[in-house]
Amino acid sequence: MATTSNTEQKRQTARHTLELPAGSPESKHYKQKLQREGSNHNNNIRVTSSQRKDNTLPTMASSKMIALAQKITSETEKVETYFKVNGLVPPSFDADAPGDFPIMPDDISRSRREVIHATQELHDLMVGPRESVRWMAWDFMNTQSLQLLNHFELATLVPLDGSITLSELQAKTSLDPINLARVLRHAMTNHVFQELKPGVIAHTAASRLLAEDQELQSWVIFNTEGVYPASAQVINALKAYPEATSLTHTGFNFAFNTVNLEPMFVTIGKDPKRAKHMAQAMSSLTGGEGYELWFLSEGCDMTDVNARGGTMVDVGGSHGFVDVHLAKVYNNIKFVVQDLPSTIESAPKPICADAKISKRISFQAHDFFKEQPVHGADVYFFRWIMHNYSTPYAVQILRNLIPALKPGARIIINDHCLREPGTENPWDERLIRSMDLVMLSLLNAQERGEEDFKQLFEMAGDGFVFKGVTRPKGCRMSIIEAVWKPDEVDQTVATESLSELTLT
Ligand SMILES: C[S@@+](CC[C@H](N)C(=O)[O-])C[C@H]1O[C@@H](n2cnc3c(N)ncnc32)[C@H](O)[C@@H]1O
Repeated sequence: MATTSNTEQKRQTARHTLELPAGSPESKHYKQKLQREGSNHNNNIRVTSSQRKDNTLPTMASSKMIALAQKITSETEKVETYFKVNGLVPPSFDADAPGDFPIMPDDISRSRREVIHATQELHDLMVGPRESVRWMAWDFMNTQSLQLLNHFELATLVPLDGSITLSELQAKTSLDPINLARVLRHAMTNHVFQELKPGVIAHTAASRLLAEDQELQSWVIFNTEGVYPASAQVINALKAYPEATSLTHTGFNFAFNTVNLEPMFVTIGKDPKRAKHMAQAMSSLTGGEGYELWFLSEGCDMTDVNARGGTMVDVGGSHGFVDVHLAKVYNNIKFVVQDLPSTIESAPKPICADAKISKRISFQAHDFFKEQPVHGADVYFFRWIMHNYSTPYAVQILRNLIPALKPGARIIINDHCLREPGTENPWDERLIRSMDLVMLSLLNAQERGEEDFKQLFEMAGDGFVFKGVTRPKGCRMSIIEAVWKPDEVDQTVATESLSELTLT
């Protein structure tokens, strides 16, 4: 209540800062009109000290906006200089511009991030709270135009060199002229395609990537045709099943008519095309900034496993691209990639052109909700798995390892690990929090913090000894590790306490 009355008080104060025409029946609208019309009428608008925090006149130096603008200039200059000094092609929207930023020294990467954060903040300040909220509610239209242009493969229909008229393009698609033009022109507001002159379409750097990068296309398909409809149904899922833990009561289930029938992975697994898109989407994400696999190999030392020619089981390992990477780093480790049958079947064969690598990687269909069939491995690895499950399921996945574990076996989880709100840099915070909502939409699942992971292992069984969390610098993901030490606990007691979980 106190908050409401404070808000009301502030609103009142704001209202009293305007000298409105006496007796005006439309004072609010008049006030807005005055604000829109600017200087001629501004004599009527008086900013009182109650609108200023510190009762002083605003100065250039104290203005948040100026400070942001100055930061943008100075940090952009550092990035620009780096590009010039190193003879690099500067960022642009041109079709032949590089699709990614180069790998840059830490200080220049930091400058780039500062510019990204400061421009976003300045943009939001300039747009203002009411307009921001108003148009935030339309953010999904970006998803829609991306969905449609990708689904109708418009990027591959526009020539990579040169241009095409709208009518020529229309002859190549099933879209009618109005819909074709409106989808393209919306996408252009995001620098996807450009209109060189009225009715003449050409690529930008972003649309060219959509034509050339198959994994990026799969990422767009998986998200715009899977996550997007699922997220629109979360409201219905939460109204019907507020506890939000079941794998068959999710937004995805509501969107694809599988409520109480099957989890998302089963639906996708039944359809080889969808399974392939999902695997490629995961691979695309893994190539994205802050998710690159070198962070994993640098942050997670497996020298000991390599020295004894040990085995790593990649549980839910998709097409095994993590294992290909690790097999290049460690020349002696053997890898078993486990996943659902359809994912295993759609994996490239051979998994790598280099026979020395591919011969150390084997594939096995395995459902991680059943007992682990590979006994005595050195490492059981879960990348992007635990965040797919609410606690009862995640605990069950860990418990299913127990019969296979040898003393000293390492259980390594590679996932986001949430930090205290507001302590991430803003770009990472936005992405990680968005991933958390994606997990809710698809699987009633969640991202977790360190304490949550610790508790998962504690609930899974007393033999799991939590080792902690490490996060390589510059990486969005963390490495969460436990070791199996059954000799340190009474297994009878530990196993007895395992029967309390129910999976719905
Ligand atoms: C989010 S993807 C992560 C893939 C891979 N670990 C990576 O890092 O990209 C989740 C994977 O779990 C697999 N999966 C889902 N349910 C499974 C189950 N019950 N048993 C085994 N794998 C499963 C999916 O097919 C998918 O490949």
